[in-house]
Amino acid sequence: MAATATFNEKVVSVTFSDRFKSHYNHIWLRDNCHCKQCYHDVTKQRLLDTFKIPTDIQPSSVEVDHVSSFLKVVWNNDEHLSTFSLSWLKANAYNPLPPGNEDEDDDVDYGSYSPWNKKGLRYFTPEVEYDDVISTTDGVKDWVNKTSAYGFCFVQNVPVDPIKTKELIERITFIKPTHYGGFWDFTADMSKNDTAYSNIEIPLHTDGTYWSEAPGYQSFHLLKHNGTGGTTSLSDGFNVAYTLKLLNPKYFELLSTVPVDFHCAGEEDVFIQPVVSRPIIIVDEQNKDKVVQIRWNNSDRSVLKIPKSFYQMNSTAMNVDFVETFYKAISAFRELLHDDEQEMFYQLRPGQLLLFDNWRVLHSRTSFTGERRMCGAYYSKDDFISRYKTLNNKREDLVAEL
Ligand SMILES: C[N+](C)(C)CCCC[C@H](N)C(=O)O
Ligand SMILES: O=C(O)CCC(=O)C(=O)O
Repeated sequence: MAATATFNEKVVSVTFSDRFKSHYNHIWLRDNCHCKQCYHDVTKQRLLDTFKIPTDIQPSSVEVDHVSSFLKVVWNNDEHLSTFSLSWLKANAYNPLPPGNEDEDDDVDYGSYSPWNKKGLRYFTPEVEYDDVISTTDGVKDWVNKTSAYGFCFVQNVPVDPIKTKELIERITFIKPTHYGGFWDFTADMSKNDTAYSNIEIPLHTDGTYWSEAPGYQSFHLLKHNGTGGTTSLSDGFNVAYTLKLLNPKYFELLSTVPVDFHCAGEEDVFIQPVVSRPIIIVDEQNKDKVVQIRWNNSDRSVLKIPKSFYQMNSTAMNVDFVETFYKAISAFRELLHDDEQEMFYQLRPGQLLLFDNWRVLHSRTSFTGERRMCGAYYSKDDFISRYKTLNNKREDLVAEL
């Protein structure tokens, strides 16, 4: 069956060759005109002034060109011609959504998530070789894809040199600067008044819980250690959150809805708290079954206040209950993170860089003796995902559906 199009006062209705039929509001179609006059072909930005479109705009004609597979619409106010490819129309159909796309979830596609616990990683370590990454784009792609899937990946046989390490990190994308610096190179000298710059134990945590947007990724390269301890552990926070949801849905609900503050205030001229408080387990607003970020650092957690939307003005007992349940919930979460079946221990060595997803995988370090020097950097989430997408797709396919 060939595609057809009709229109009424409100919508253009397109029936595709597979009989799928969708309706498009006139103003929506006019606003999304991708002709050279309305849309910058190179920058992929809108040139059209949306607010000059008459709100009651209508087509004077619609027609499907079967040779080019385009819908042609001529508008009644100025005879402007808009053309839309049928594949673009189908990909962007919203009323109804195309078959198989009803949950709208495939939009944020940056790699298949492979949950892990200790069993899953018993015979397998996500890793790549320095030489491959430094000299080939396929090597970078392999590194990015493994990091996306497992939430962490080692690079083996890295020169034990901070300059070469920075170069390696920058193979993926830009370094995200913070008050710790861009590329950091640190020892236990308390230069930043944070426990990371001491030799005491740091339990499983994500970094930057106190920023409005925590760093998406973090890398570590141990340059030197002449002493004992300083063991790293990793735990898949997404796997733990989903496990908590199964074992205790009430705690999951609490941790994914109660906003919790964290702070960074060790230095003279630093005082950071997020603009908007957010929960410890952040779920996708459109799909509450999907965990998108873990914010957890018990050392940096601020004083608990009952958020307004949870506070019971007329019930002291309910407020008592709230605090009691909150402490039980974080305790259950912490227990699962450190569970024997879940937490993986690694003794980092010079020559080995660890990159991990700081929104998903929590890290820890045991206390240590001796001199220990570590370098590394942060990336923002969006820069990494952009690199993932451009490495794994053809640019023309990515921009085709914009
Ligand atoms: C990684 N680097 C050493 C630069 C900073 C570490 C900061 C750790 C901190 N308590 C936090 O959660 O942010
Ligand atoms: O020193 C380490 O091994 C890690 C320190 C740490 O947890 C951090 O910098 O966030």
